[in-house]
Amino acid sequence: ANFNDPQSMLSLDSDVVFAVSNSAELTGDEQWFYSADVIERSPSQYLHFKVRVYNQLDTQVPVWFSISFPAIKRLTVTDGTKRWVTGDSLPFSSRPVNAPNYHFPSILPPSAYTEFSGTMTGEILRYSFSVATPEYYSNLYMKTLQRDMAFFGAMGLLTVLCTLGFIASRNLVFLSFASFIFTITFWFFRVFGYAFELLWPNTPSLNDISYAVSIYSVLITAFWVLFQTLARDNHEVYGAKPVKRFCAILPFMGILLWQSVGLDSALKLPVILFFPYILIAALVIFVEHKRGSDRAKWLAAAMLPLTFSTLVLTVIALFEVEVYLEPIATFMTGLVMTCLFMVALTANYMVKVVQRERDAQKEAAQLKSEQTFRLEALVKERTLALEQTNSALAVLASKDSLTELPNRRTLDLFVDDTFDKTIHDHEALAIALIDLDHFKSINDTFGHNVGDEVLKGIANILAPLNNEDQVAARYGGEEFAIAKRVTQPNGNQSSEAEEFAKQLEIVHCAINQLAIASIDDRKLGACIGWTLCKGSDDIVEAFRRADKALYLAKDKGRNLIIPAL
Ligand SMILES: Nc1nc2c(ncn2[C@@H]2O[C@H](COP(=O)(O)OP(=O)(O)OP(=O)(O)O)[C@@H](O)[C@H]2O)c(=O)[nH]1
Repeated sequence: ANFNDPQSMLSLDSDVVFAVSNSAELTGDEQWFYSADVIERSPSQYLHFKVRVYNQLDTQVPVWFSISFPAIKRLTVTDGTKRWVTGDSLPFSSRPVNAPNYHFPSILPPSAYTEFSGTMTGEILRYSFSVATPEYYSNLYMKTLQRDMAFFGAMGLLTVLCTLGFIASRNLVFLSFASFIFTITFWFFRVFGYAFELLWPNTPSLNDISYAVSIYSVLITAFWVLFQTLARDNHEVYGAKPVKRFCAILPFMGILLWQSVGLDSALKLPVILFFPYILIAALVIFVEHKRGSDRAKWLAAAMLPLTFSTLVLTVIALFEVEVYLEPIATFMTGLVMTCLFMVALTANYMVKVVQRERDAQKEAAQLKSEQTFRLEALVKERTLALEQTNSALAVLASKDSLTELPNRRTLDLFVDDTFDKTIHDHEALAIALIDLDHFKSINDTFGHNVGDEVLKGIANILAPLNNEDQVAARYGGEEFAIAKRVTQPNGNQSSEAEEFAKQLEIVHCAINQLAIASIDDRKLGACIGWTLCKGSDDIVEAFRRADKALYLAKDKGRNLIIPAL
């Protein structure tokens, strides 16, 4: 190959020749081929290579001889003057140049050939030989580094978002997203060489383990995302049980394969399993869609870019197909798109949950206000009924049941009320006690019912006297009483007291004239004793006075009005 432009990279892939042997040393009998693909080789055998580069420039050029794709266990390279030994099984610090791929700093002498040769062992999935200046590669890595960091940043952010989503909602879908995005990001971190360089530069033994852990985790969390996204309450997702069992035994299958067949096969297993995963996912999504899952079609849409790019990557990696697509970039694009879809799904879900919660709160508040309204109405209704009952009871308690006149209690309250309010000197209470004459004989002669009728007749005379300032009540048995508030401006018997006396005469007259057929229109008589009780007087004493006057009337032959002033 001819080197003539320091600004670009010289690919050596079509010039390199290969041979396979069982030892690191060449015997000279080996057959050399222009393509390594045609040679049968096991990972433990040595793949030898050599290539000659002619520098067409008349100045010496410092270059890096480069072998890309770091899936090489052990690598020995020489440019004729220097010899390097490096590889994945050796510490990262033993690399001649601190960069993800293998670079060997050499100097191309002016107008001369330089032969690069060496051996490789390991799986060696893909490789590519080239020569360019260190500046060229450094610029290239700068761009790759920016791309990778943007990718890791985006994926890291998505992991954090999904984790926060889980903490906020306690919904396992978010946790499955977070685990899937995290494990796939870690897998990339490991595959791109950042893990060797930053996390365990001097512990190459971790490389295979970390690869195995990350790739198995990616597959298992991918299954988790599938089944968790489609999970519904009281509903078993199609195929969930066998897949769960399979995922539980998958790590043991890997260990078994590693111990029996070899590490390479154990590492290849999860990659191969992505094909059945895609088929299973398609089937489960289809069945769940038919069963009425509204998330199924969204999940299918979200998985499409990743599925396509995974297919491209695995087909290229396993079958070495020549496709005009940069596999890693394609996969990264697919992955980022899928994760974006997932975030959209997640956001959509969160909005729905929040909306549902808000609706529920609104409904609860409405229900509460309705209940409060109803309760208030009920309380009002009950209070009204209670007030009505109370006033009915108050009426009942204040009246005499037979005559419907105010009873003694009402009279007492009226008297107390009058005396509770300050009674001025010119104010007084007129009290009259009325007792029917020979009432017993009416009862005895005509019967108790007729006696009642007589009492009602008396009540009819007294009832119209009741007003704000006067109470005419049944005092007990055949006894009645009248109490009236009167004024007496000069301390003497006032005109109002005189009016009271006149009223008593009218009442007395009315009793005498009361004609009741059932007692054969027998004339009724009554004794009335009355008095005035001034503000400074004792009310009990006043009643006693009226009573005495009443008995005096009885003694004097009945049917008389006697004042006790
Ligand atoms: N029908 C009826 N009789 C009653 C009622 N309350 C009391 N009496 C009667 O009234 C009578 C009162 O009798 P007395 O106290 O001896 O009085 P009196 O017969 O009127 O005699 P004097 O008052 O001395 O003229 C008794 O026979 C009682 O049974 C009532 O509600 N209805």
